[in-house]
Amino acid sequence: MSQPRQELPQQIPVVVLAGFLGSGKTTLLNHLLHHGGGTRIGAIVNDFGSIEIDAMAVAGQLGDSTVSLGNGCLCCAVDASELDEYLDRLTRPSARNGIDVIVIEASGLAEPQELVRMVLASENPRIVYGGLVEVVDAVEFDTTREQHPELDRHLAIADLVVVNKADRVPEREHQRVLERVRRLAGGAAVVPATYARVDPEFLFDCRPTRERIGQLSFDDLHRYDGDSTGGDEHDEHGEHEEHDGHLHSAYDSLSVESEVPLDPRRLMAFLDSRPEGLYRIKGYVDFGAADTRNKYTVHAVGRFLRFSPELWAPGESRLSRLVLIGAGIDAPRLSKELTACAQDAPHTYADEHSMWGVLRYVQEPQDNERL
Ligand SMILES: Nc1nc2c(ncn2[C@@H]2O[C@H](COP(=O)(O)OP(=O)(O)OP(=O)(O)O)[C@@H](O)[C@H]2O)c(=O)[nH]1
Repeated sequence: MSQPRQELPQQIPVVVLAGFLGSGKTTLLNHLLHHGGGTRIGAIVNDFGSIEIDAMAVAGQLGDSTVSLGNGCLCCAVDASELDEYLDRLTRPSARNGIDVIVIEASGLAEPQELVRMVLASENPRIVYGGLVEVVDAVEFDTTREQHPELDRHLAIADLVVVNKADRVPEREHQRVLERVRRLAGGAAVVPATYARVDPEFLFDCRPTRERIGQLSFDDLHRYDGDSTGGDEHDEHGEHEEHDGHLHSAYDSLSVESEVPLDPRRLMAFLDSRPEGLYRIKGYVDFGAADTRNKYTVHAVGRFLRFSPELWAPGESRLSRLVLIGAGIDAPRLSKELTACAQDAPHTYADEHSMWGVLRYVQEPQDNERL
């Protein structure tokens, strides 16, 4: 079945950054600004109170790309019009030339669920919700949970949890907190960090150091993988090192390429059962006869998953290419499982329900009922 879909203009992902007071949200935002390579980040900083300390902390990095909601708690706004106005400002064609991703740093008192709803409810066609990141202070974890039992709920809806301040707790204690957070966060990716130094690629696709035009190419993704040997798949055990603006910790990554279209049902079964340590999946998929017009860009951060269909360019090779990044993952097994998602009879007519599972993760501009 061919799915006639309208091509959406390239949308700017909006990532919501939440976490209780002092957990390290501004530190994370600053880290992203410094280590996102050439990625241009538009920041919406929502500081509770009249002195916009957080806005000052990130000032100078962004020029016109920072807007500050200094007049109260964003989540308490009755409607999303104020947020919409800021999103609009950051995504105007003039500002847009530069901006690849928008990060909303929530006030430490904000309800992340409300912020996510507001982003999803935004009528701005140039943005797309990019996931919820929750920063947790490992030192204050137990105390924060006592004072703010809602932390458990925040963790349950997060896509990526950064367990920060690892340097301030003994290793065993840090492991205990990590375990606890993992249980509370369900399928979310849980990443330990000191001074919020996580790989920005966990949050969004970074612009490579050399300027690129249009979509992030697979070569860009591959370059990030750090392996230039080519081949259909490879494993890499990164060291703690920094180069090309990326922070590499001890993560495993693998990439899989298939010239045979993937079966949508099999791929969804693979994605639905993806292991906890698999933080990130990106790339694009050819579903063959199930949709001959579009390729589907995949963006997954922890449990967050989004497919974006876009028309194949004339003459473009019909391929599927995926990069998976995680810690403690069984890369050869995942690679085998993904390879097994290839269609047995790619040229046969696909049954009309086969794309349903995938289409559930395509965000329509009017889609605001996700939470
Ligand atoms: N030792 C240590 N200090 C950290 C770490 N991460 C952040 N900090 C410090 O913790 C303090 C709070 O960090 P911020 O990034 O301002 O936290 P925030 O979540 O933005 O704070 P609010 O805006 O008040 O909610 C700052 O003094 C940071 O320098 C870390 O991993 N280790």
